[in-house]
Amino acid sequence: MQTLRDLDALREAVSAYRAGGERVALVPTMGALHAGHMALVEAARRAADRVAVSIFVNPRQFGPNEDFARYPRKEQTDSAMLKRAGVDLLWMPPVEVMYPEGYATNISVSGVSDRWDGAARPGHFDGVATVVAKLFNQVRPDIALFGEKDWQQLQVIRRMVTDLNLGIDIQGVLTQREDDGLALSSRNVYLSPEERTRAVALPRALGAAERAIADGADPEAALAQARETLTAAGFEIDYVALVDAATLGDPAEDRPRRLIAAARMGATRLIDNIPVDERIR
Ligand SMILES: Nc1ncnc2c1ncn2[C@@H]1O[C@H](COP(=O)(O)OP(=O)(O)OP(=O)(O)O)[C@@H](O)[C@H]1O
Ligand SMILES: CC(C)(CO)[C@@H](O)C(=O)[O-]
Ligand code: BAL
Repeated sequence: MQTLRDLDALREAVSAYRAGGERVALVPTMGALHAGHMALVEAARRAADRVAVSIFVNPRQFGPNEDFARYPRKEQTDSAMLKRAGVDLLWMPPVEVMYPEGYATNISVSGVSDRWDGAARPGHFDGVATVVAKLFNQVRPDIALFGEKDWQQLQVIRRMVTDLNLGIDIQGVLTQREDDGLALSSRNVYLSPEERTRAVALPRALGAAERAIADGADPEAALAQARETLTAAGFEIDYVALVDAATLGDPAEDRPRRLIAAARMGATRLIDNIPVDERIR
């Protein structure tokens, strides 16, 4: 595995793959890798000849009171995991390569970014869209893979790729979960053992609401029940909502829908989402 921190070296490595007619997949991450990230890497290996993974903790997507400074950084173990998984290239741009002095450009994807995490974390999706556009232009992959765990992020990126004609095939990968259902996340390490036990209420509340809605219950009643369950477990809720799966706007009867939630357990903000079964329609 080549570990690169310099843009010219990256371009040279990717050009060499292309000269051999190979297809390149990119898995963008912020590091502190877990089995969720490794599922993206496995899917990338199946989808392309060469796999590049980026690790960059992007300051532009964190708000002033968020956890940028304490976000887990695990360069050595991340690198060993990726090497074992057969990754070809690890791209770790220093912040001055990503945002050199004088950097002034922002990418903003309106509509799909506006609500939910976009409202709870102002500027977050501009930061994500900007850094992902830059990563795409740096690596120039054929395919890029993102987890469904960050559902709104995946839709923001799809919109950006379509709108800017980037011509990159965006693949979503199913959310990987712990045995009890909690979605894997780098931020789970912030949870105390007691908070970790209570956090299982998040996937359970979503699952129960999904079953109720799919069985014909009033969605508002199902969402209210989910909020009650989460509050009783000690969560402070940012949102629990039934949305249009692609636009993140209001759900429509004839389009795929998604249940999405974000809630704080102590100092840890967790997100999760599931598709709504269409069996009653
Ligand atoms: N449990 C998971 N299942 C599938 N994909 C995941 C999972 N967790 C993260 N990913 C995906 O991995 C990629 C990199 O995510 P990131 O490095 O932010 O990890 P994370 O665990 O989501 O961290 P965070 O705690 O910051 O949300 C994203 O595309 C994200 O959706
Ligand atoms: C896509 C991403 C790597 C951009 O910084 C980040 O938002 C993440 O890890 O999901
Ligand atoms: N997993 C998305 C990155 C973030 O929360 O900032």
